[in-house]
Amino acid sequence: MGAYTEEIRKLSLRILELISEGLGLEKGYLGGISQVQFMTAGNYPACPDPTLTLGLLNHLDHSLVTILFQGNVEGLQVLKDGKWIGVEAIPNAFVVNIGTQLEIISNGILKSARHRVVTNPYEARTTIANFINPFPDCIIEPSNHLVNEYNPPRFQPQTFKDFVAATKAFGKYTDATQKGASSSIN
Ligand SMILES: O=C(O)CCC(=O)C(=O)O
Ligand SMILES: [Fe+2]
Repeated sequence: MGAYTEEIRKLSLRILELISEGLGLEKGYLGGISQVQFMTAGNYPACPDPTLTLGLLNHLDHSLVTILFQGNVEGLQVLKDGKWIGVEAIPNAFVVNIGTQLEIISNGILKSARHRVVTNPYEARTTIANFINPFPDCIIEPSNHLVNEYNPPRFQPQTFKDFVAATKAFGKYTDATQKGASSSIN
């Protein structure tokens, strides 16, 4: 598990480095605010009638970036043009999700996709999600480099913890989902 955590951290930071460059920012820009690594394991038992329950309510990840290992049982769906679309479970592949903090920093150039998990009638599903987050007190706002008179800031500066508290990604269930271990990257 330690090696997996380390490798996923390196992969996440490399992806953020490339995204920084893609946005025209310094290579280390996003790496500098990638301060906390948070990992969760999801276990979704088979449900004979998937119309009765969801595996996970629809939400936006409030990370910078999320790397999800979803094994080979399908269940993840992403909202596009008002329709839920299944994300194919490709063996040994990761799903990379843009989190809301990256949407804010990029001033909306990058979009965080709303997603949910449906249950599978036949098979249980186990997933591992790795979130790269800022420190709770880090102020997240659109990068100065991406804001000008033609592109005014589309988001107000806010600490990460205030954003999380105000957003309630999982409605009344949010607090229960926030309990867990996280480790500092630097
Ligand atoms: O387990 C999954 O497929 C998705 C998990 C997820 O979206 C999350 O933990 O934020
Ligand atoms: Fe998620």
